[in-house]
Amino acid sequence: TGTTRPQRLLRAVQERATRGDSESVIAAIDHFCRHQEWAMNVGDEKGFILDSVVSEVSPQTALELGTYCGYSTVRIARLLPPGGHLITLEFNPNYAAVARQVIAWAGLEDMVQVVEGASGDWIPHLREHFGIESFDFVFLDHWKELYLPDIKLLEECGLLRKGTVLLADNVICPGTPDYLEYVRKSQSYESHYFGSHLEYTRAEDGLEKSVYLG
Ligand SMILES: O=C(NCCO)c1cc(-c2ccc(F)cc2)cc(O)c1O
Ligand SMILES: [Mg+2]
Repeated sequence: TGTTRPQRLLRAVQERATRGDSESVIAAIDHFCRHQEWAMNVGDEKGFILDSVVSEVSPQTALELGTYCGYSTVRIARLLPPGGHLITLEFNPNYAAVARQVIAWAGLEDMVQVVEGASGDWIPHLREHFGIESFDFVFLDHWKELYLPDIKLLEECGLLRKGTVLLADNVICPGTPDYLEYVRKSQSYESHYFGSHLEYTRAEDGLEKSVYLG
């Protein structure tokens, strides 16, 4: 028994970061993952690419699939424009519980809604439940085999609009081959690959940015 890795990551945030200072929360998690225990956050190198895409889109409505401990949630939420809001879906209740506390420590709880449950169950209900018309930005970082079914579901539910930007983590490692083939071949997407490395390692990985064309 004892603590879980997400709980140890949260303790590192509470011991090393300043409440309300999102930069110090990000730095504390990166320090923990480099010097204590590897964890599957998007990390600092891919996180820099995430930051640049979020800043470019400046989304009023953003969706994250796969919260884990809230590291990328904090990276995205800290860059939202005034009035911007981020919904993040997490299947694992233990991850969600830690993420809520990490997000609160960063002082970003007013811009973020952590929703527990399966993405496939929740996506059809986001409009009615949260009054969302469509998303300006979607970050995919959950189970890799769900990337493709979930964007098809987002399309079917009318939650993507002309210009919606999708950004997908781990398209090389662990890899999302069916998703990559789909967005790169489909006439409905304009895709670009950002080469990088698996968080906190030298292994190859990258992010795929895909703009929905309608
Ligand atoms: O499964 C992942 N996410 C959804 C669950 O919350 C995930 C896994 C890995 C990873 C793990 C084990 C390894 F050996 C290599 C990569 C990395 C990531 O960035 C991820 O997002
Ligand atoms: Mg990932």
